[in-house]
Amino acid sequence: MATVVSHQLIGSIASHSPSNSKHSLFPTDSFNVPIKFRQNRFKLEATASQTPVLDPLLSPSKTTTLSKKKSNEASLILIRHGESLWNEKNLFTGCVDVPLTEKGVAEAIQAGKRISTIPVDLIFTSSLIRAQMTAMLAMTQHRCKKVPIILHDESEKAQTWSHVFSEETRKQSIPVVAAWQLNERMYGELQGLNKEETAERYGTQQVHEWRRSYHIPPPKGESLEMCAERAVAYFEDNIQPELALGNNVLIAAHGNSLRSIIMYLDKLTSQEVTSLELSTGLPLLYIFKDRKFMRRGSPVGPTEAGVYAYTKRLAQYRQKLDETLN
Ligand SMILES: O=C(O)[C@@H](CO)OP(=O)(O)O
Repeated sequence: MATVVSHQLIGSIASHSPSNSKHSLFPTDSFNVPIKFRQNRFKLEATASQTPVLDPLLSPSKTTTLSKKKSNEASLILIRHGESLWNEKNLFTGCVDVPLTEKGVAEAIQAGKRISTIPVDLIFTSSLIRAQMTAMLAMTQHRCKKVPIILHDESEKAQTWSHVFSEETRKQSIPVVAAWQLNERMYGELQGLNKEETAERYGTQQVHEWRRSYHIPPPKGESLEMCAERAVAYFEDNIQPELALGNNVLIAAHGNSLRSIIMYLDKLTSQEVTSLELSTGLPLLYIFKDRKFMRRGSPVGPTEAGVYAYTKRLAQYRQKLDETLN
């Protein structure tokens, strides 16, 4: 499939101020876990008045809290999962939980190399394995060497049983929040069907409308608009507040859930989003600053600073990584 983005987007740095959020920001604990997600698990360890942000580069013994000085800038990385076994077979996948192919694994690792010097404090994935594999494989390449850990909040027992008892170990971890709202759009009665055969049966135009129009749903499935209702709402309620706190976020999700989020970030019209295509395993970087999202393209690699504009903060982070790890 085509590389990222439509002609309208190439070279442009779209930005906008998100509408006044009705949702209050929520603080994080020393694990950088949003209080919203950690619920009872960490309730004894942080209060709303403590909003420590850890310097990701300091060793555990030197780690300090920077609670008084919040950054007004954060990076946001979006990655569509690597190739799945049903991408390979050209089948409509939707919410069917299919793993990555070997090529998809390689794409995820390559994506990780490309973002290896961009700070990540918090990871969001869908609840589907292909997105989770992608996030985990990408993070194996990150130069911060922190360990991504999936938060389990499906029951109190799951929370209790996955508790980490070492403060220092927590500091060397990155919380991973899995949310069904970031899942691929539900493809209804197309799930499991071959895309080419479906086009032959129903006509190319009809299938194109099901796949790329904003308003038209596939039979018994979600339109992009319906997918956006839950994915963008989740982004506004749970992810944007983290960015506003200065936490750097990675989202590993899907072609259509990410198209709906990019539509929101770049303020695309329902017409413009029809030509937005995302390649598997390709990371996209945004900077959230002064309540605006600025598209910074796709990082090519840790050494290619000129390919996209590093902000001062990102450049400093990279420099510290160099100093710490070289
Ligand atoms: O099958 C799917 O779930 C999606 C993504 O692979 O397909 P499409 O390319 O039609 O959005």
